[in-house]
Amino acid sequence: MQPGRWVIPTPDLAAADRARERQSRLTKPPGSLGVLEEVAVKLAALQGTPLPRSRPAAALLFAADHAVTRHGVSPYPSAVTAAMVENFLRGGAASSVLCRQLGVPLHVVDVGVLRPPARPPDEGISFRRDPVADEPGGDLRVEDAMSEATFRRALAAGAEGVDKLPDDVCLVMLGEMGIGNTTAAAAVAALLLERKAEEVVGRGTGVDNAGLARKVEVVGDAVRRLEGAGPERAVQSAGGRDIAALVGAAARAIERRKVVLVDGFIVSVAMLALERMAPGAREWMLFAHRSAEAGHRHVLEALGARPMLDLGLRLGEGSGALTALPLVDAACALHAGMATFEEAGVPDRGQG
Ligand SMILES: O=C(O)c1ccc[n+]([C@@H]2O[C@H](COP(=O)([O-])O)[C@@H](O)[C@H]2O)c1
Ligand SMILES: Cc1cc2nc[nH]c2cc1C
Repeated sequence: MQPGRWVIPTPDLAAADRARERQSRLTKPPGSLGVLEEVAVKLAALQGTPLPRSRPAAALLFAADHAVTRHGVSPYPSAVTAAMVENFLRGGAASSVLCRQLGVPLHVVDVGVLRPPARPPDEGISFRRDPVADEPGGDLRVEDAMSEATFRRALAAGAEGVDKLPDDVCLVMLGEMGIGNTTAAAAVAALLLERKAEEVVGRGTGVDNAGLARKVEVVGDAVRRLEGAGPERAVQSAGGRDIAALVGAAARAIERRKVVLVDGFIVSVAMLALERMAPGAREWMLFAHRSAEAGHRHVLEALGARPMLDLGLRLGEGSGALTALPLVDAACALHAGMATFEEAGVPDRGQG
């Protein structure tokens, strides 16, 4: 997959104007539904219709392990990644529960987990192990996280994840699972934002102070090794196959005019990398929440993003995006279903 060839569609400003005009006629003071109005107008521009929709939606999670865990950057062992993939497939993970509750299909793609799952998934959940999962991953502190060829195949694995969704899916929630990936994401963020390691490193799943200091050192070493890297090189050398797959998935979703509902810190770093590779991509993104992970605010700021929720979530696996989906549903339902002043016979402003 070739980043330089991605074509980012242009939002339809006329559809946005028509949606804005409809909002002004609905039975409420102008602007009183706040962000819900903005979401409806933005979706109208992206979908090219004054009556946008949030469904069918799908959750697409990419899972991979990270060699950088050898430096003690996570309190959990890498074996948790494979065990959590099993948990997704059996319906016991947070995102499995949210998908079930929301009537959203869950798709899990293994792009580098150390051990494949033993059993097939439960109903409503799909699993695929992409061949890129068998390619070697490097320790980003001292070597590239993946070769250039593996990077391209990880991008393609992400795109294929989107291509396997039903055509009518209009909203894709991207998520990830990978012990160690807050270190990888922090390294990519430090490179893209030209910030110090300590500004973008956070506690991830909950490292103690000593672990946090190790993360800062690891990310600092990676930044020194890779200083000046552009977005592609940053993801290839400091990210992981999960982060690269997220970039490829979002690029393909956007090419296919699907809206991307962005989860927490790791997904946002991948989206920042995509925006740097393909300017304008961020117009196709809705930002679900501000993660408790320390570096997220810098990444959101660089994307000019105002997330819908700030709930102290720091789980990943698409859980923040899934938590925000009912708000997007509400935005579309209100926009389409509310009566206008004229229809309801409610006097509008300035009508005596
Ligand atoms: O996305 C986030 O905001 C986020 C913040 C903290 C942790 N996570 C999740 O926790 C895992 C990585 O944490 P760590 O400490 O092993 O680097 C990975 O599976 C992520 O899904 C995710
Ligand atoms: C248990 C567990 C679940 C997760 N889900 C996403 N990242 C995770 C990390 C851990 C440790």
